[in-house]
Amino acid sequence: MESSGEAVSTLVDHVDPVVDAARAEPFESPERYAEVIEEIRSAAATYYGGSDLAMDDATYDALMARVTATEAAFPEWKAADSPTEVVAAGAAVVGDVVHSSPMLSLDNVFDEDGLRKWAARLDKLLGRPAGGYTVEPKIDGLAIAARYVDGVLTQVATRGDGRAGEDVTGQARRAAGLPERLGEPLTLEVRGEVFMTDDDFAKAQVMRTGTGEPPFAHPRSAAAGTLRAQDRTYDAPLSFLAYSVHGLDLGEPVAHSAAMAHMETLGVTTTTASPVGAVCATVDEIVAAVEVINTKRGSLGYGVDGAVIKADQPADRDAAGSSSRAPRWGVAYKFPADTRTTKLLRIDVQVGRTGVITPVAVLEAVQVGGVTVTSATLHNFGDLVRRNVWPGDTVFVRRAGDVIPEITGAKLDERPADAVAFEPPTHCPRCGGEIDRSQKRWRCTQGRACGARESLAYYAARDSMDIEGLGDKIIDLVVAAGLVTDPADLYDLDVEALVKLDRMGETSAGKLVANIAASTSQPLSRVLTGLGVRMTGRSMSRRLARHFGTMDALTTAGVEDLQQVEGVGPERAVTIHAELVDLAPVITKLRERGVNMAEPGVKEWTPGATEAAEENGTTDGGAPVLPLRKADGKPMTVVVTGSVPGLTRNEGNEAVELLGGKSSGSVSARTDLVVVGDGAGSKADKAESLGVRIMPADRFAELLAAHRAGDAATVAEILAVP
Ligand SMILES: NC(=O)c1ccc[n+]([C@@H]2O[C@H](COP(=O)([O-])OP(=O)(O)OC[C@H]3O[C@@H](n4cnc5c(N)ncnc54)[C@H](O)[C@@H]3O)[C@@H](O)[C@H]2O)c1
Ligand SMILES: [Zn+2]
Repeated sequence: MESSGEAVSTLVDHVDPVVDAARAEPFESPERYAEVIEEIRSAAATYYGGSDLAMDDATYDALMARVTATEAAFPEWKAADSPTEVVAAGAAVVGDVVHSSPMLSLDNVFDEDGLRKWAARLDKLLGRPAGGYTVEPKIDGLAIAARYVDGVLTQVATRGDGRAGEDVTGQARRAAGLPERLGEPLTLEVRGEVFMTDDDFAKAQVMRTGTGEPPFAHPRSAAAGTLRAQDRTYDAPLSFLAYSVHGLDLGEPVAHSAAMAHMETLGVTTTTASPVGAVCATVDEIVAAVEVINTKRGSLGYGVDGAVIKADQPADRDAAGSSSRAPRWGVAYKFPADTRTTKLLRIDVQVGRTGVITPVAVLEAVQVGGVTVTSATLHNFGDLVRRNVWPGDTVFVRRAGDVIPEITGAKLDERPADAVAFEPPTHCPRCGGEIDRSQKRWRCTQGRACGARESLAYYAARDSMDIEGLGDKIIDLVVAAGLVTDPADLYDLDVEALVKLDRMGETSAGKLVANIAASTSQPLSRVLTGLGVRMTGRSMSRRLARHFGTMDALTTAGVEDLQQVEGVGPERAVTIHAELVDLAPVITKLRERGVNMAEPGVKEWTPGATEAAEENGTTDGGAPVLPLRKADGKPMTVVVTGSVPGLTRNEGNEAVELLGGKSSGSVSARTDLVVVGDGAGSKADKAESLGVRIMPADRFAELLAAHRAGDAATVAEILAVP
């Protein structure tokens, strides 16, 4: 387990500062304050009352934070019916089932500091340390109260305005985890969250749009819409997790965690017993438990928008009490929202390696779940049409964990007047061929052959596997003859097959076969470049190869591990990961044909090696001593200018990285070394005038050779010369 301090600093980084009341700006005038209160109330009415959303949660929370900040700065402006004081922001919510006790909201914190302050305040209120806490996932659904009489489910109501809610007994009976009958004939009230899992949400979208209705913006609105539906022609599945129980008599007052454990034995699923629920004794333990929920958030299969921390002991709860809006013995630690709205700039059509044709959304950059997102999947063309998403629309973007973000729907009332519906392609945008539309996922009828020419040319290129003699004409011939559809097929070509092709003599065929065979010893970085992994180029391929050392290590690395490589953010990491999965069959074929899958001189990365390497000031998975490193272990910044004997320009940069340096194109005061070869121009002069160390290109070539040969003495000698 990571140390708690570190764990939470990752959370803090993700916080959108505007949602934290302590950091939010007050409004400039009482008029603006009053206006925003109205906006909040109307958004809350939509949010609690229907299957739609007026704004995303982050926007709502930011407005609410500013209202709170305004009320603190100008108490005289404060409205008597402020949304900060009441449940559901005081929105008029229908409902006539009166709750046995008010169903409250929760106060929010956004970082470790806020959490510690809350805990300190609770201790102060109690006059002693609290006797333990539960930490539970905050389920992003909607609150209900379910009454059991003699063990039979009799009535279910929504939270409503906290005092009374709407009767939703009919639909709620279908929620998994809320049994029709308890294991014992008890009379009690269970409260918890009704929600829709990610899988059920996908099913619900298909059912709903299939009946011609607009798609749900989010699983939460889908759950709300389904729960409150009167006469639906389809039945989307719902789930339930309980987070409190009232009227459970176990002889004496028991801890919240014990009461919930008992509910599990009666057949009710609970947040405390969920895989990420925890009982904690100290604030440090709470911090660690919150981090566990945050990291596992994406893999639970349902929406979790935070963690809820509660005093576990009934005596502590009684002593702390509640305000009109929220209890003082509990608090919500909010995570960054997993659904945001942004503008859909355009829709690109992508053709995958196997010929699958998909629409891809290009978005105005937006923070979702703490990560900047600029593109999202639209699944397939049928889905795109069904979801009624057009370029120019304001769309809901959802990111669940480490998966590629998706567009769940558009805000139709904000569609620009001049917007034009997206026209799906009539022909394959890559080869102009026919499209096979018989399945949901459209394909180019050329299949793998559609992209074969392009990917083979890329594989054979000088900066990739450098296969001389494999030019465009030959590629066209071998593809047309059906001999090659992916790079691995190249290694199966023989002279006999090649001479049958037009204009191919025995000698040139022999040479080509030899060149192809020679490429099997290229380093991993070249193989990666040749495979054309999306969102990576030559230098990123080198970085990946230097970090992981082998293809095995790279393909077993998770999305988090990939992010340890310089320049790999979450979005790129997800893409690289998905690409490697996509490429797995070709990689296996290449390996079977003897293609080298390791980077020379680099130790193989193993899970966990990243932290150790960071402590040593290197992130190269423990590579041997690298010549172009500074005293602190960081890479030297090196500029290569003019030609280095035996190397192309790209190979020069490649060599710098192989030697542990970072190659750069321009000389500045921060440059550590300039390699000067024939034809060097102004960069050499500039280096001289700045007093940057200069190394002649032939010395650099010797350094490279010595390093490759493992000749440490020569390396040291070359480096020692001033
Ligand atoms: N987008 C919008 O237009 C809009 C409008 C209104 C509200 N909202 C969202 O709703 C939030 C405020 O609403 P709120 O008061 O309903 O909810 P809240 O986020 O303040 O938290 C309280 C609720 O959390 C739920 N919960 C989930 N798991 C729980 C657990 N383990 N233990 C206890 N409670 C648990 C309960 O339903 C409880 O009522 C806002 O912060 C905003 O994000 C959005
Ligand atoms: Zn095609």
